[in-house]
Amino acid sequence: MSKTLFDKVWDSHVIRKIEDGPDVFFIDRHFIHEVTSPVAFLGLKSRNNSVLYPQRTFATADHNTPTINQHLPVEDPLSANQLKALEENAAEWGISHWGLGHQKNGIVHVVGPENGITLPGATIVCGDSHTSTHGAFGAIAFGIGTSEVEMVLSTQCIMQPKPKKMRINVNGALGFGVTPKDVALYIISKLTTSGATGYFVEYAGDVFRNMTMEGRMTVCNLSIEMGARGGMIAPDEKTYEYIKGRALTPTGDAWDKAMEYWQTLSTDDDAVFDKELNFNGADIEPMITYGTNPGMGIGISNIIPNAEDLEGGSATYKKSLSYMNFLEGDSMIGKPVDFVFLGSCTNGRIEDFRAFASIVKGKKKAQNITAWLVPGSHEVEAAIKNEGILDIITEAGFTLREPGCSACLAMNDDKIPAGKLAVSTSNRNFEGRQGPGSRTLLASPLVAAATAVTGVVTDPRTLLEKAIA
Ligand SMILES: CC(C)[C@H](C(=O)O)[C@@H](O)C(=O)O
Ligand code: SF4
Repeated sequence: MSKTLFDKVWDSHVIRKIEDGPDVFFIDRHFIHEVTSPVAFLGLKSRNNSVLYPQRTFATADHNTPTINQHLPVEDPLSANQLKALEENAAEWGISHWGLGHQKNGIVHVVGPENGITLPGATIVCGDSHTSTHGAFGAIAFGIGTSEVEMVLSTQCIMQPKPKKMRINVNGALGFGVTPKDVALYIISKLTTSGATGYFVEYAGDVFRNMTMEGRMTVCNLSIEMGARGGMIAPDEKTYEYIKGRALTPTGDAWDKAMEYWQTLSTDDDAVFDKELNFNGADIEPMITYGTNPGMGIGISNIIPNAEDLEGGSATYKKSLSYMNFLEGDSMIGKPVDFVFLGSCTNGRIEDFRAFASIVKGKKKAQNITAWLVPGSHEVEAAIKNEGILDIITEAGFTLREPGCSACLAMNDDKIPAGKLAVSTSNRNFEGRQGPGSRTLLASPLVAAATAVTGVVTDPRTLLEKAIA
């Protein structure tokens, strides 16, 4: 029978089918971080269970970590406790732990792929919704709750009903200045934040084939923001090229054997999806959000839609605009901005810093902008230095912080103050997401860079054209 990529990976990991119930599903790789694992370990202990496969479990600290002075003790007591619990639990159970200051430390969804832990055809979970990122490699990867974290620790399995399957095809060429982030924000703006609820998405078409692995990770990362359980892209030469030679990637015969399997991982021609959507890459502009969910996005040259032009929910729509202090019909371009955040598991990779640098090179940071540039990991930080990007951004008046989730969510010291407007390359713009009362515009690293040098929301194409002319 014909199978989708998703079916192939899923079916090969089901170790027991429960009649009219969920599948018992084997997990190859389990990532843990300081927010959702401490309670799971407490549960494990209270039930006198142990960690079944410590070697399949990987711990990194990211959410509660400061992004300056990481060599000093963490001041916030709550954060310090979470970090300590992660370290102690990892030590107690023999789990590899990349804590604060460790050379391999960084955001869980950045360090997993960087170290060859994320592989095609694998099943990967973490107590974190953006685990969908790892689907970029042709893995089935999704976020789980704390009780499931405990279940995976003790059994390496979880019970899951098989989601429905959706394929999103984007073909055609992307326009100048249009990045993977824009493709994802465009799709979410079309589907809304619940448009893929109950589905696991496969992204297909030239636009994704032509993307780098970093770009594919950005897209898969945002799958969760349209309600999907996860998103994935079939592996290809780019995938193998990316993973080859990384710390935990198989080598020698194991690599050859793995390659044999990986090369079977694509959707059969006549396989059927529960839902299939098609978009044209040429229709996509650099995107920006104007509201308080990631689906409230528009092409940057557009105006904020009128409530009556949208289907349903006008009360919440108006509430959202009033929180943002915006009006229907407002243009996004030219809005004065206070903060620019480049980072997160969506856009904290080397390619994102290259894009940012391509715009700020030879210019100066605008006076009214506070910019937080936060690499997703020490590996990204090192590449920024080695490639000369640090020199470019320093020359333009920016500083580089140390790795972590930072201003993506208000769980550490990097909080956007109340009322302030931030252009952010992260993935969520909910009320207070970046700090109580903060206001967030989600956009690509190019839009963030253009805004950082002009001080107002700016279409990066205007600066890129000038740079090229
Ligand atoms: C803290 C964690 C559980 C959370 C998530 O699940 O996504 C965070 O990473 C986020 O981005 O909101
Ligand atoms: S960077 Fe943001 S989205 Fe990613 S794991 Fe951290 S808090 Fe969650």
